[in-house]
Amino acid sequence: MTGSGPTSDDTVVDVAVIGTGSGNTFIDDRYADLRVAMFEKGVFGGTCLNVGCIPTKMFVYAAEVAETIRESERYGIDASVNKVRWRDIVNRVFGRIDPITAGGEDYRAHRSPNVTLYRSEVRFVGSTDDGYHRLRTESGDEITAKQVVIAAGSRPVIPDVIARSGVPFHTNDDVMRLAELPEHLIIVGGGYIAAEFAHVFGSLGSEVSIIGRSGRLLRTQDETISDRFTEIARDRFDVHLDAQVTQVSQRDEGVIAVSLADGTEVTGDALLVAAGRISNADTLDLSTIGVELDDRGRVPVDGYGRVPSSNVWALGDVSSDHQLKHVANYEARVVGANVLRGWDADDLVAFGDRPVPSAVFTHPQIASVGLTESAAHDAGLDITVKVQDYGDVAYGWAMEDTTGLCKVIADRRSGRLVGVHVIGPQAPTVIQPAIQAMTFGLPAEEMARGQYWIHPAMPEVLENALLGLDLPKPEV
Ligand SMILES: Cc1cc2nc3c(=O)[nH]c(=O)nc-3n(C[C@H](O)[C@H](O)[C@H](O)COP(=O)(O)OP(=O)(O)OC[C@H]3O[C@@H](n4cnc5c(N)ncnc54)[C@H](O)[C@@H]3O)c2cc1C
Ligand SMILES: NC(=O)c1ccc[n+]([C@@H]2O[C@H](COP(=O)([O-])OP(=O)(O)OC[C@H]3O[C@@H](n4cnc5c(N)ncnc54)[C@H](O)[C@@H]3O)[C@@H](O)[C@H]2O)c1
Repeated sequence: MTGSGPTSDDTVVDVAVIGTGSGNTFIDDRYADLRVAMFEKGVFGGTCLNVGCIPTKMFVYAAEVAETIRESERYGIDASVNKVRWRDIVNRVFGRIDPITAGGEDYRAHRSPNVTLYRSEVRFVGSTDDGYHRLRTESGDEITAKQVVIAAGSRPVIPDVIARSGVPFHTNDDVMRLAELPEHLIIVGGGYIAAEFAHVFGSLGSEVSIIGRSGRLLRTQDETISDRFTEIARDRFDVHLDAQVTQVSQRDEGVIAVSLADGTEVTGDALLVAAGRISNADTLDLSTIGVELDDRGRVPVDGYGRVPSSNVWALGDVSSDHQLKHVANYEARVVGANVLRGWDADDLVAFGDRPVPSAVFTHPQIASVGLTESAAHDAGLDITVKVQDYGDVAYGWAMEDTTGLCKVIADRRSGRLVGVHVIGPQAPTVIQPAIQAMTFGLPAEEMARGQYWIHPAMPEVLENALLGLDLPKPEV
């Protein structure tokens, strides 16, 4: 694309980027000759850096340390957690993150000559006759852009019964900056965020109650994993499943009471809502440029990141099937390359259909890629399945592990993996070779026998699971 170059008119730009999460990652030297407007209504850097992946995992690490100490007795070491200095943990996390955020913002605001950063909410207000798109910020700026990249992310869903109650609640946006560790945290939701924060707060000393709407925690995981995690969580936390919240109220001395349809009342001193996240697409007035949202309220995109309105693109949580940072960053790389090629170019880069892995950093850790067993059956595949316990391999013995497992699912016809699901220590690391094999089409048997597996490392659980599949075996 040819740039308009720096002009005196800041309000006409080549590219407008809405959102500075993954939206901030692709404006680099390739864009140096293009005039760019960037909009951020919240904290610069978006969800992952400020209120998502990064701080949660820093808290998770502290929680892991506490758990390791608590579990040390079975290895012949007597130790105990004497005190958790919550304020120090918060300060360690945000003492690291806040300067990165400030540095990133400063770079865009003061050290990127072709970029103008607007610290305000922006919306579409239609298009011009010559095909440019018009944007208006809450603070009153009007910008006209040749191309627009929507990277506006998602926000927490707040169930009506909680929103209407007037009772104070937290989300991932603020729960990591609480002044004090709650005595008893009630979590509404049974997915990723619930599982991770239950581990964090539980390990650091809070009582935790989890209230989930469905019958299993982490219900989108493979059934074996979800069942195992639900069992483990029930041992550790106060878990209410198939639960419907009917009322939320606050009593004297800060006691919050959550009533469930079956008559149960759950009380605590803090309430965390972790009931899913919804695309911010509905806040952008996309109808003014003729774009209807899809049936899940997301910005519709094709396989190249194009929104059905000329020269508008989208990436990340606002439009993606997956609310994951590695997906948002990858989509940003694709869209970043395509914007430069131009909307109608015949050499656009496609997102493609690489398998999408994910991990839940709870305790034990969980990682998965590809189809669940039931989805593989539903897809009509003829599959072979093997579940290998961590306790079957040497490193699992070393850890005295009793709950970890690795489940591999392969297509008998092609001999390729179609799904891998792991629960146990280091699960997100253990699974990575399987992600690579699935991405590059390596057959399961070749993967198992065609390479050395370091002995006695944890990935031997994956090696053994692969060898247990009912597939023709190589001789050696
Ligand atoms: C608690 C938590 C933990 C997570 N942990 C992980 C993890 O471990 N691994 C993982 O892969 N994923 C994780 N995720 C998901 C990951 O954070 C998201 O998938 C990713 O950050 C999405 O990036 P994005 O750029 O699409 O959106 P965001 O990072 O949310 O960026 C969108 C930005 O747009 C801004 N914006 C929105 N509308 C407007 C507007 N109209 N005008 C101006 N600005 C606007 C927002 O303020 C925001 O800063 C986690 C999420 C949460 C909530
Ligand atoms: N490690 C990671 O990669 C990571 C971590 C956190 C979040 N995320 C991303 O963020 C997304 C959002 O996380 P999340 O945990 O909020 O959503 P989620 O979709 O994972 O889970 C939401 C859960 O809340 C339950 N729920 C919904 N409404 C409810 C209600 N009224 N009462 C009780 N339960 C209710 C649902 O049944 C579901 O179990 C995730 O899907 C994931 O993509 C990723």
